[in-house]
Amino acid sequence: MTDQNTNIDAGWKFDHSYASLPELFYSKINPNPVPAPDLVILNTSLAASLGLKTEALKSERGVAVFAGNEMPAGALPLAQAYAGHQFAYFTMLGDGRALLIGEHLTPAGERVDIQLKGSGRTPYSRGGDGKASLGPMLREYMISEAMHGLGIPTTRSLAVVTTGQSIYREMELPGAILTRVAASHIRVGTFQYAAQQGSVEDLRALADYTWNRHYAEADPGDNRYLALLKEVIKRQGELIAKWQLAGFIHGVMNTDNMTLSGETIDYGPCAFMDAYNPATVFSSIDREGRYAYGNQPNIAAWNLARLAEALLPLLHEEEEKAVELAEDAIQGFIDVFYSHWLNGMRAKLGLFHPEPEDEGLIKTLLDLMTEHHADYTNTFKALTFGKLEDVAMSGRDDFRQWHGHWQERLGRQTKSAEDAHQLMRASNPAVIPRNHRVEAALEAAVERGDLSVLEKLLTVLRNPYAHTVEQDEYAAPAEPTTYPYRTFCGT
Ligand SMILES: Nc1ncnc2c1ncn2[C@@H]1O[C@H](COP(=O)(O)OP(=O)(O)OP(=O)(O)O)[C@@H](O)[C@H]1O
Ligand SMILES: [Mg+2]
Repeated sequence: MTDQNTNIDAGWKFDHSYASLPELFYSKINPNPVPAPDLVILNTSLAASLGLKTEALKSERGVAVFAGNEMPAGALPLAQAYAGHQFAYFTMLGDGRALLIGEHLTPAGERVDIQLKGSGRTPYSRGGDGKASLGPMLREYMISEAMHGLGIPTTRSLAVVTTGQSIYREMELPGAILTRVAASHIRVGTFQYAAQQGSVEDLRALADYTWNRHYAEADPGDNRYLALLKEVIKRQGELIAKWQLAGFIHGVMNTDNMTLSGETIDYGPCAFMDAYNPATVFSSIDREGRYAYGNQPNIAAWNLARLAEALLPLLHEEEEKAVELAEDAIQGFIDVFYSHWLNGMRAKLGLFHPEPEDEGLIKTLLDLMTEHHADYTNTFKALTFGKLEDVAMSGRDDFRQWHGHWQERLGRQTKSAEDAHQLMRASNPAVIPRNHRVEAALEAAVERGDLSVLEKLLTVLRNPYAHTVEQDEYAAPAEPTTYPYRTFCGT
């Protein structure tokens, strides 16, 4: 404790409303101390928006908090219980390698969860060691920050520290802890857990808590639990539309990885699609393509049906009526998703107002992209800047015909061509976290301790709609290889 900043207050304002829920929902436990915490990366802009002081966070005591070696006043570390359908099989889970240390109250008056991921064993660890390694934690940090830059609701990443301990997978890896910031960590699986393990009153307590925390501004109507289900459906419909529009593939959409807040969570095997193809899968364990790009909306609906099932006892006292209400609500998901997606696609094509032919126009373009293995992001970028030579199928008659129809459609708008261009610039990112760039940044950081590649990539990804010259360098997909890109669940 020689650091002169050790006593500076970082600005943490901890509270712990989650601990007001019945004890069934969590286990209070102390984090495992780690031998040699070292700060690898700190998200200074996020820290500022949380009202935290960078210098104090970087100090020895500040880093000790990120490592779980010291708890700020008001923190109450606990592991949250949850269940989940993993690849359609129901399992009891819970934070097996994470701890919610408390909820921080931001200067804007928001309440956010502060969670340490990779902080050691908990009562829910099953056979696992409770730990995480540097590569996957930095990967989560990068991709979640890229998602935020793209305007997609997500958990955020405040810091990554190494622990000074090795962890063992197929090889020895440096242990690390990610500090995650989330609107909450309540998952569809938390409700499944309540329905399976608790009484109706426990379930009601969780539903009331969730409503108050995330939907207090919404209209509860005469059935607050049905309203909760419908509000979650709305937020998830909008979220999944944003994933599809950005070409994001989550990779492990188990019900325990779907939040009630509508934020993206768990960046294990996720990746962004290069060439457009609805069948794209990156995760090495998703052999049947359950979580393929094109399946994500259906899977989200399936997961929400599991949420509805868990809520049945609260929806109506007569089961038959409850099922009817639930089914009716779930039916609404695809419509919510589709209208957000369609509006988003219109914006990507510079179209301000709907016309009946838009769906056909969009479908034809996507079909051409699939057929010609066109890069999803770069095709829209090329259309935005009128650089048709950059479109994979630019020489084809069917593409020229499509382009003619699109131009006619643009010409029928009352808005100017410049307005349409501006809309497209704001809707089509210049860069996404390309898999080869992410890998290169991780290799430099983990193998060589060089964070500069990652920092530079993050700068580019944080403002994807800026369309700077610098971003061009990051736009290219990887050269084709014999082996497809594969992701693995975070270790
Ligand atoms: N090394 C580990 N030790 C103990 N439990 C683990 C370990 N890795 C994963 N788990 C647990 O297995 C379950 C499924 O893991 P999954 O990869 O979905 O989550 P995660 O990436 O650890 O966390 P999160 O969903 O919070 O981002 C979770 O309950 C998780 O806590
Ligand atoms: Mg998970």
